[in-house]
Amino acid sequence: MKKVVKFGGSSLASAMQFEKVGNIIRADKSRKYVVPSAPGKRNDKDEKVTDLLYQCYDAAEAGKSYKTILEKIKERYMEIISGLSLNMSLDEEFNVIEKNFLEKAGRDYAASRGEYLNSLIMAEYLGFEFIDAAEVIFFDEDGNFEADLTDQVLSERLSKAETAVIPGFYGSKHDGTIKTFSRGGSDVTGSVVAKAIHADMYENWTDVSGVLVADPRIIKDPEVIETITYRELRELAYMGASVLHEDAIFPVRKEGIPINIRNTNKPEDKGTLIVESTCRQPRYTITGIAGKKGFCSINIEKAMMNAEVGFGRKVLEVFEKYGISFEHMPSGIDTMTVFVHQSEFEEYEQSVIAGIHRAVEPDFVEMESDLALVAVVGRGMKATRGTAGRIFSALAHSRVNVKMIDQGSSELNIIIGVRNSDFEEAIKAIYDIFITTEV
Ligand SMILES: Nc1ncnc2c1ncn2[C@@H]1O[C@H](COP(=O)(O)OP(=O)(O)O)[C@@H](O)[C@H]1O
Ligand SMILES: N[C@@H](CC(=O)OP(=O)(O)O)C(=O)O
Repeated sequence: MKKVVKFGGSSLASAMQFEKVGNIIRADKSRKYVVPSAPGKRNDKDEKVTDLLYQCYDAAEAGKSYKTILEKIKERYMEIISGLSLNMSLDEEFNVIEKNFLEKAGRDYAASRGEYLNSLIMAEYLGFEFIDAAEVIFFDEDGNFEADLTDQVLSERLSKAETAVIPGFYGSKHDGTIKTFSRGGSDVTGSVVAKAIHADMYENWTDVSGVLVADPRIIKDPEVIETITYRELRELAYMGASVLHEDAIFPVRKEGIPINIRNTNKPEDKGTLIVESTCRQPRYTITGIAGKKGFCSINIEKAMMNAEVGFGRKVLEVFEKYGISFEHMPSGIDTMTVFVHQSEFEEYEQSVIAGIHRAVEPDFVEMESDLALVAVVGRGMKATRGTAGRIFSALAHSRVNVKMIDQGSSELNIIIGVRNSDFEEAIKAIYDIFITTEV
């Protein structure tokens, strides 16, 4: 039995957290390969080391004083080392980092040092081998992750290591420069390592007891989802449930390796199991709710639009010309509505509208901004009648005005458009009707 265990920043924010992590790893001999993140926040007001590293690099690059920030970063690691009573020093490492900062090794290099240093400490603490991610995780010249090459090199390298610590978040390009995944990318490293060793399980340890039915910043103490499919999770992750990086799903899914989201502060909790498919009936009709604010809708009306071949394509081509991706596109007989990210759209608003007029000569174009999208996701919805009806009556009851509904053809999700200002209320209403009051 082989497990890959990834620990997020909050799980490694202090010496005390490291001790919890040590206990978790020692409690199960199959936890052989460890992927640490950089130290995260110790409390709400604290800063993540990754953010401090970005700040430090930006200051050094702009020729400003960066020493105070670098000292702050050093202190974070010193506190962990002394708290664990380890006999090691990172002084030499910090000299190299500072020198490279000044020689402009790059912003990604700077950010990656958070995981690099934390992994050196973790390897020392556990007595595991340290394997630098720069030697086993690769990106091409354009910065795209090279999955096949990485898999080949990583599996060969790990076959020679009984136990190992591999820093999360970064790898290298062929010229040796460091490249990171996007923020939260240690989840991706964990997944890639799990694939390479054909792990039986990828455990992703964080500060919540699994994937929650809704964002805990909106719903107090939401229920934990026991089992969720990759597809359901992808829908939720895309719509803002931020517990796992979106790209972390693909490598393990290909190999059929389940992911177990666990809580470092409550290791006795079973967490959430993420699987390809399951015959387990979900506890509730819906599996989860997620959403995002900051959308804009463009409603286009034209009599007999439905008979005009290529109408939709011509409209979408206008958005494409300005590099704007569309999120949803519900349509009626004489209307179609395109939902886009407000931040992407604002700059080109007038050009897009003019383009639509030229392309399809509509009768009417109307826009609305400050909208939010809420996704209600669940494999159980297909088999249950009246789900949409329950959602709308709950929203009406809470006086939330529904601007749009879009049911995906897979019947795995229902997307609802509401005003930004109604976003939290909408999520609460849906949570209440399906979770609090469902038995
Ligand atoms: N549906 C959800 N389920 C669980 N956590 C969620 C959800 N939506 C948002 N979150 C947030 O995601 C956080 C965990 O992700 P992250 O901060 O990346 O952790 P880590 O530092 O361990 O990688 C939780 O603390 C929680 O606030
Ligand atoms: N430290 C990086 C990568 C990462 O995955 O961190 P975490 O596991 O704390 O989300 C970041 O902050 O983006």
